[in-house]
Amino acid sequence: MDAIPVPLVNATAPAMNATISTDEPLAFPTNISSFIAFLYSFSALRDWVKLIVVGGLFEVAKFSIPPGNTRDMQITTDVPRGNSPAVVLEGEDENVNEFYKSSRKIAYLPSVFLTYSLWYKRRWMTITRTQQQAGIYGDKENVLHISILTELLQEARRFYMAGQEHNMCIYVADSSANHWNHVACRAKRSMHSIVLEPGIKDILLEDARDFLRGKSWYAERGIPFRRGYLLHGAPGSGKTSMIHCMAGELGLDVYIISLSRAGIDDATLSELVNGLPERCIALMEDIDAAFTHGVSRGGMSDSSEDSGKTPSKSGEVASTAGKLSLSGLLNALDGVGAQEGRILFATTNKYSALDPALCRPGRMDLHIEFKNSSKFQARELFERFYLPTPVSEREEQEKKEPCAKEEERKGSGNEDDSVESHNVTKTVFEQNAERGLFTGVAHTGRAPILGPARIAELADRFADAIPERECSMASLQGFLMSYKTRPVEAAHEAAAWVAKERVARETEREKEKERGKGNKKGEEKYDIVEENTKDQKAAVPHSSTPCNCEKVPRCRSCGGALAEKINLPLPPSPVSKPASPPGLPQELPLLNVTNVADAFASP
Ligand SMILES: Nc1ncnc2c1ncn2[C@@H]1O[C@H](COP(=O)(O)OP(=O)(O)OP(=O)(O)O)[C@@H](O)[C@H]1O
Repeated sequence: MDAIPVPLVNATAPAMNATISTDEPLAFPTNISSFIAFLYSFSALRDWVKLIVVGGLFEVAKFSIPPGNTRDMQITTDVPRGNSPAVVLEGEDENVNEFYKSSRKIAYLPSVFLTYSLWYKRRWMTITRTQQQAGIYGDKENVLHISILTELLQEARRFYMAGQEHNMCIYVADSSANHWNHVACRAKRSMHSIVLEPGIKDILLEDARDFLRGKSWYAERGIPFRRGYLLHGAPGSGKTSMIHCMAGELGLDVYIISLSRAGIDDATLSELVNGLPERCIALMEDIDAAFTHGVSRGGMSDSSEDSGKTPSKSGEVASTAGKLSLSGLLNALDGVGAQEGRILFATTNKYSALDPALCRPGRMDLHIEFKNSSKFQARELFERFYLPTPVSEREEQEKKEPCAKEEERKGSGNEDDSVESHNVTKTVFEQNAERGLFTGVAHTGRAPILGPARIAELADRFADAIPERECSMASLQGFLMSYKTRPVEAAHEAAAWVAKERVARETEREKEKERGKGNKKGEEKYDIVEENTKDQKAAVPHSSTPCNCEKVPRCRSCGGALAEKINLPLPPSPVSKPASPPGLPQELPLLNVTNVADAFASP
């Protein structure tokens, strides 16, 4: 057969120009083998063929070889709030530090009806999310089909938790529906920033840690795995701040339940408590607020009075639809649905108004009294507020001004500069304040350079001026804030400030008397003022409120001598509480932190 001449290949053609000879015309192959040999003579084509074969094999292997150790798992989520189904990884991650274990979930949300393919740690996986009609009401159910690696989720959780290590998150009950809304994540507050009598913080923290470690201890004894702390005492003494610090230290999120919230009733509360995650802090602030007229087991609630209902034989007040009753609260706290592993913190300024049933161990295991500031606390607060200038900065300053040594500045020098610069600011401020442009204190100027010894000296002077247990910590903080960069002035002015506060308090007392005279039901009205202060209190920031150190209603910074004023019964003595939590052997003493702290504090 004659060879059919083929056209010469262009030597400059990009793909096949490397080894093709142009000397002799190539004969076209007449059979398959010679055709292959013919093609194979093109070296670049050889490389292409290899590439296609290897790629093909790889693709086939990908679909035919199941990845080792991979399990198919189906995770179903309910129709989510805000349409965000969360994939929940069951069980704890053992690699997470005990105190950073948390109830936070990992949410993974692929698009609907798309299949995602990915390699993870040399393993192949696919994820598909579908939506199915479920239930007679046509609710949509999200289904995730995951060729899963548990490790991936665990690693994702570790990654997430590492990011959250310095934060704590706050959830509040949704005002319309009975579920929890995430409101914010905040940087953890350092325990160091809370100033209490020696020992109190340690006892509280150690007790909570011990509780969290003791799941099996509770299970073995059949005791509900819950712990309750009741923080009571003067307003602005650090109860809420302490709880936030505890949450940070324990790595737990805070779930705030406002019992005075409009619309909260027994059923809602029960649902909210049941919806708490396993490891969390539930916070009920101003727990007395829900029971303004002292609902008790032996008495009648307002609602029952209104509706003419009588207490049951057991003394429990029947739950009234649409309202929260004491029995509803107690049931929510220790009913079967009440979440295991949760820590309850309740706060109140009216300890005496609480029903003993609510305070008993098992519900509120530790009662801790927060008092107005002691001299010790005032000194500590001052020292933590005005930190000494770092050594390096002091040295640098001394190099620049060799004569301006710290000792030489005492009583003059930098001190005077500081006062002067602030006087200028104050003058400008005062001028504007007179024109009604703003109120408060503006901060400008640089803090003086002071070492630890000088700060300690000023702190002593400040503490000397603060009377024992008369001012709230919040009011002291407010005072120091107005001297933010002027520690020397703060120490010098403290005594005058206290005197001024006493006068203001006296004036307020006179006014109250006048109001009382004009109102036959003075005491009753007084009571209502306090009872309604939940919202009013929230509207009055601590730092901007004058101290009026001695318990004035509406003054958030002050302790409440209201108990005396409205002749409430004296707070139940801690020793009158049951001696041991139910189920615990009687010989286990109930720890009374107030007493322990007093013991610590006494010289
Ligand atoms: N013991 C304290 N140590 C440090 N700061 C404190 C202390 N007590 C109060 N403060 C400061 O005062 C402010 C108010 O404190 P906090 O809200 O914790 O008081 P509270 O006892 O919960 O008040 P209330 O009973 O009115 O809710 C916070 O800014 C806090 O920093």
